[in-house]
Amino acid sequence: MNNKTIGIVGVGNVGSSLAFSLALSSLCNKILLKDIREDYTKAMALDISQACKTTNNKTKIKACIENSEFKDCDIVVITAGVARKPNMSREELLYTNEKIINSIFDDILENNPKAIFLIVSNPLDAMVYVALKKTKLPRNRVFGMAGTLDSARFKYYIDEKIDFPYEKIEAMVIGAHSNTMLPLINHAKIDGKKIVDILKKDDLDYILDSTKNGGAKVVELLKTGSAYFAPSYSCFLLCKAIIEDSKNIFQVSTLLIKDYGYEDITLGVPAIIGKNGIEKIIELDLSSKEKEELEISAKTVENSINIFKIKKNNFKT
Ligand SMILES: NC(=O)C1=CN([C@@H]2O[C@H](COP(=O)(O)OP(=O)(O)OC[C@H]3O[C@@H](n4cnc5c(N)ncnc54)[C@H](O)[C@@H]3O)[C@@H](O)[C@H]2O)C=CC1
Ligand SMILES: O=C([O-])CC(=O)C(=O)O
Repeated sequence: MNNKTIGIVGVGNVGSSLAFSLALSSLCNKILLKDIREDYTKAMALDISQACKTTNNKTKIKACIENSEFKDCDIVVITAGVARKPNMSREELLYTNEKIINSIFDDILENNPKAIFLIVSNPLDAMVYVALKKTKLPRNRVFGMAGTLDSARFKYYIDEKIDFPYEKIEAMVIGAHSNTMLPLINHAKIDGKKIVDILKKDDLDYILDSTKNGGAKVVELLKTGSAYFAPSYSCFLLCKAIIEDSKNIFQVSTLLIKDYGYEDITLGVPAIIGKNGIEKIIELDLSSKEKEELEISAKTVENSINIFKIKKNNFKT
């Protein structure tokens, strides 16, 4: 096993499922857990540690009560915050989760000087922006998980509409992690063939609509919170890509600095992920219609970011 430490702040549904996947995979040597619910966090650490012993797995899982215990992480995944309930948008979590993200960095930044920070809390793109401004770290070390999840949902809904055996679906979602996200339907392929040439318009519309509302569908059924297995496994894959320096492509929410023609805004785009976090942002060749849709998506994030800028006037660079 390697000598890597992964910290998770927020050990609720997403955080604890991530800890469980990480522990059983032996991807890292140590997992540090931190949450305001202290006994709950201790319970998670115990339960997951005991799950490891069913397979003689050596991963150490520790509940950190003092800030000083949560230290020297290679990766910190932040899943702390409030999750939405039925009939809420992710944007409604903005004020509450912004305060939580800022206070977490007050507690953990100093003791984790080399960490790559993976943000999960919603509204995702705005929270990545908050984290970047708070930490003042370069964009390769602070980015957000959502596109991997949205792209998996896109593939799921494409699969629902295919009634022939196939080997591989390629499908990608970019833009904001909101209902203005942009599933790139014209780029999606089944066994190398474009789905727009295979499926009927009604099916394509269904796939687009279901993908954009993929998170809301789970919220509506769960009633008490939001999805966590697909989100946590998407985080797991990003951690794995960083630790193994895979240089594979994932869609992540990152700060755009002239990329795609945007400046100082966080949005989901494809990127190469490796040991330094984001190694390179990939510029896709988008049609003019896709660019228009990306602009609508960017406006959602811009509205959230502007609320902070007006409210606090503290994001001047
Ligand atoms: N980016 C994405 O694709 C996804 C984002 N999410 C978001 O992730 C967040 C977490 O979701 P769940 O795990 O389902 O929620 P949850 O409610 O199960 O867990 C949240 C945890 O954060 C903890 N917490 C709150 N304030 C804290 C603080 N200051 N320090 C440490 N811990 C704190 C809570 O005690 C709780 O254990 C939500 O904001 C949700 O919207 C969820 C799924 C996908
Ligand atoms: O829907 C939510 O609020 C949680 C989330 O971001 C997702 O599952 O995509």
